[in-house]
Amino acid sequence: MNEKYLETLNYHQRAAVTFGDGTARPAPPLLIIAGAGSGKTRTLAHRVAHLLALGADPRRILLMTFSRRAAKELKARVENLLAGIGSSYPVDALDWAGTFHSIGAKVLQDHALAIGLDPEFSIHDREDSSDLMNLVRHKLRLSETHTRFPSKGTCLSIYSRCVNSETPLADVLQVHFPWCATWEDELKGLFSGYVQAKQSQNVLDYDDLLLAWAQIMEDPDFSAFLGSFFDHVLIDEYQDTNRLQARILMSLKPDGRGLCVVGDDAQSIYAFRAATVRNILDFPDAFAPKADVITLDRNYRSTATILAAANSVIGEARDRFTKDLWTERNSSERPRLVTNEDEADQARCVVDQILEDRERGLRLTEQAVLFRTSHHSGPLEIELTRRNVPFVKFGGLKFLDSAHVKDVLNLLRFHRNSRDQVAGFRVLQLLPGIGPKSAGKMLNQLTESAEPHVTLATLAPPKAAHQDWPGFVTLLSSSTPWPDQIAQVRAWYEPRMEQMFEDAEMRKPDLLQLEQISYGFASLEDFLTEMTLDPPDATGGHAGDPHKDEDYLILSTIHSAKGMEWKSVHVLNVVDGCIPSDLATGTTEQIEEERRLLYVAMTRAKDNLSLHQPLRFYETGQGKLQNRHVYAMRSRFLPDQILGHFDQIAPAPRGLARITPPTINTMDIKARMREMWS
Ligand SMILES: Nc1ncnc2c1ncn2[C@@H]1O[C@H](COP(=O)(O)OP(=O)(O)OP(=O)(O)O)[C@@H](O)[C@H]1O
Repeated sequence: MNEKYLETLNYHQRAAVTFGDGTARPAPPLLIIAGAGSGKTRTLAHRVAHLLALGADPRRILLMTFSRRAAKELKARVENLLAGIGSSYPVDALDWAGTFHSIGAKVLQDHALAIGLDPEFSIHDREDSSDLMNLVRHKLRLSETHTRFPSKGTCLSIYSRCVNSETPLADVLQVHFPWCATWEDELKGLFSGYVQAKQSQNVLDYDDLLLAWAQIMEDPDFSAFLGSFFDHVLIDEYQDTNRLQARILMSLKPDGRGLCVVGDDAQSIYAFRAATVRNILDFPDAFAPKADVITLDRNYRSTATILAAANSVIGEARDRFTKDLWTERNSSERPRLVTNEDEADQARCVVDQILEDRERGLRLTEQAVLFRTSHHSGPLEIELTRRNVPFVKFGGLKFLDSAHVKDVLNLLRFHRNSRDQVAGFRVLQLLPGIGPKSAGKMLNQLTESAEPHVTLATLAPPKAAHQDWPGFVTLLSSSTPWPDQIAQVRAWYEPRMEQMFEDAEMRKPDLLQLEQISYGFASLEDFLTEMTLDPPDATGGHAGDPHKDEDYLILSTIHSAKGMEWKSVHVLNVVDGCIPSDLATGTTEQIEEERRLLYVAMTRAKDNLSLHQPLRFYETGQGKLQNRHVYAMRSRFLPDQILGHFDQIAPAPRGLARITPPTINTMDIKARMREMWS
């Protein structure tokens, strides 16, 4: 066999890729601990390619990644590797590659009838789920209680955490939401109402995709059937899976044969979504004999100085597998720790440096600015816009969050499942004269009907909607085949959009883009599932359309920067209150996760890394007089003893120049004050 593709791997990577008995037969369980930049993606892609080269059946490989982007990238890499050895393996047949949630949706869709689900079920994203939670909350009159009942978002977070961490409500409240603990009984009632509402509307939420999957896996016949369907199960980013996901995996491959998980405990950053680093730490002991562990600790990405600084930050963490990373990429340039006066000064300083680097030949796409929370980039976005620097932001408002795109998707969803009250509530109100009250009434009639599509045509809308109603009913009962449906919905929606939004013209290209995206999907069902589970998440900045200008800067939350790398990286607001976020300093676990976040940010950099520390933040209060400056401390993750790894830079304080006092002749102020009264 031509194994040329193995030549580019180092010793440990090769051991991970070829682990097994040299055939395509399922190998014993394997954990690959892959430090940042150690070639995790490369190793995983090579392992899949290697298995295929040995004769594994691609349709019997289950490959689960953290994002759709990662699954696509892996498939492309496998294809390249195989092409490199002149193989014509049908990579397309790797159709069980996707996120945990999308694979869950597929399993549930394939077996819906057998498990008592209507196969036409809709999938709700987080926003839809919190809307439905809110509807139930109102129905149960919990919003009317004297003391403030938790908001819809908090209720959903509590619910989600109970489900994903498989923890009783009382414990979740005590540990994570102590301020809601007095509402335990009401929350129980709310969650029970929420589950009933989902079931009567034929809706599954994001968490249900895992929960229902885990529940059917409890049937020994089903889990044996599904387990035998796959010879190889490979999981990427295992450090960010939750207990439910681990349970699914263990019931899929109880003896671990064919199971290979890859991850880095030092990069576990999703505990706030109930991911648990214990999954990866406990993996070897879950099997008898224990799973093999192969560690990749050679970093190919960053210079030695960047790595030394990152190692020093993570060095303080407790409980971890990964040894310190090492590299052969030497550099005399240390990472920079830049002190700025305030956020505006930080923004100016970052843009100055970025433009200077561009002059030196570093394209904007090779540079990134990372931050803990989406709103931290506000002042920077203003500065970039002012200075005409194009940028794309990841992790902020998603394309699909914009009202017009949501309207179109909900029209499609309601067309598919007219029991879906959240979709119905939104689209009915697109018609003149239909407000929340009449929409609610009409939806109740639909939910109670055995044939909602037929009932829809018989409903009596308010008078103002009479003219538009027949067209609406025709649209929703149309049997136009996919993907022409989306063009039909757009044609119906656009005239309404023109009435609703002043900037309708600017919004039209988004709908066209959505239509274009839809052409890549075989069915409406597949399209809606993917758009809900893994929506495209870049928004163009105001500073020009980055698609027209090929070179643009990347702005990203640290979470969304997972798995990425750039030559130069700036990290904003490395101060206490931002990293660690002041919302996450309750428990040691939370603080540890924040430390790992900073580590993830730092290890994205190949050649240059700058951490920025503004001294002051401007806080806006409720009244004018409450606006004030607060002073920030350097992040606790950069204690004095590790500062030696950084070049500390305090740039010329421009702001101060404005307030530097003029030289004045010596004056005896005290004497003059006394003189006033003498
Ligand atoms: N054996 C190798 N030889 C040369 N370069 C390598 C090798 N393995 C990995 N690299 C390079 O190292 C960089 C990091 O690789 P990759 O993106 O696969 O890392 P990763 O482990 O997934 O990173 P992270 O977990 O930090 O996101 C890439 O630029 C990749 O090309």
